[in-house]
Amino acid sequence: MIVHHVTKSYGDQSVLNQVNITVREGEIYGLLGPNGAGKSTLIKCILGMVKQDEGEIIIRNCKVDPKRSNYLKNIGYVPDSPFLYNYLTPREYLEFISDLQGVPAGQKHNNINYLLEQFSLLDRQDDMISTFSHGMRHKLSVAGAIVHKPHVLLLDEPLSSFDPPTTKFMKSFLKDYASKGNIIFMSTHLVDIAQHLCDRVGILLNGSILKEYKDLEDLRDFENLIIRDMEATNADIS
Ligand SMILES: Nc1ncnc2c1ncn2[C@@H]1O[C@H](COP(=O)(O)OP(=O)(O)OP(=O)(O)O)[C@@H](O)[C@H]1O
Repeated sequence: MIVHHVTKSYGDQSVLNQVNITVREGEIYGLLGPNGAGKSTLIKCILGMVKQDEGEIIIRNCKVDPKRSNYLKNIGYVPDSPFLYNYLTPREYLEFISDLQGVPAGQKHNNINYLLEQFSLLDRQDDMISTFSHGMRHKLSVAGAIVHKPHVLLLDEPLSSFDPPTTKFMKSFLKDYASKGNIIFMSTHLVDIAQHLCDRVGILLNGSILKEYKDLEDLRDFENLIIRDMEATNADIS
């Protein structure tokens, strides 16, 4: 996946400024930045939900325009606040999403059983989603994002609502998903999550990738970078 010179402003507020990122197959890339850095905006640009002002995004030789439906087949997306249909059961929800994504009928049943089992939702398969906890809803949202086995999985602030055993499971599930040649691109503001899940981390600050880390031990620098940046910004204002 290539993010090339992506620039985005909302009105006169510049949010992304010439962002360049290349993520290889099999890689988990973390976008680490403080609140308001533009992480969700970049994910929405990759998804085509937000149109960048400049630059391009390419997944498997496909640009977000003009064939968005072809492009979207390659992508799964988990927003920070999952959108689910409360009046469906998790099985009905996954069936609905599978149909939307064009999963072949012959694969649908086994695929959904596998996901419900993997995500420990089999015993709740007949309950309404409205009765689910926040963490269970988030898990179902991840399952829904991968029913069509997308090449790129976009996760906006994953793991934030999971308890320790679910976090452990989810990390191992995502690592395994990437190891099959898929790309995982995730945003977080938590150094710990970035350190334990990602192969590479880019620091998004003031609209640009300030630094990329492969040796994730060095991520301890991140908090100092942010604090120095905020102090410099405050000094400029005063
Ligand atoms: N639709 C929009 N219209 C106007 N401004 C927006 C819109 N979406 C985001 N912004 C602004 O763009 C900036 C970046 O927001 P964004 O949600 O991308 O940041 P983020 O890094 O994901 O933040 P957080 O970690 O708090 O979720 C913020 O100042 C936000 O208010």
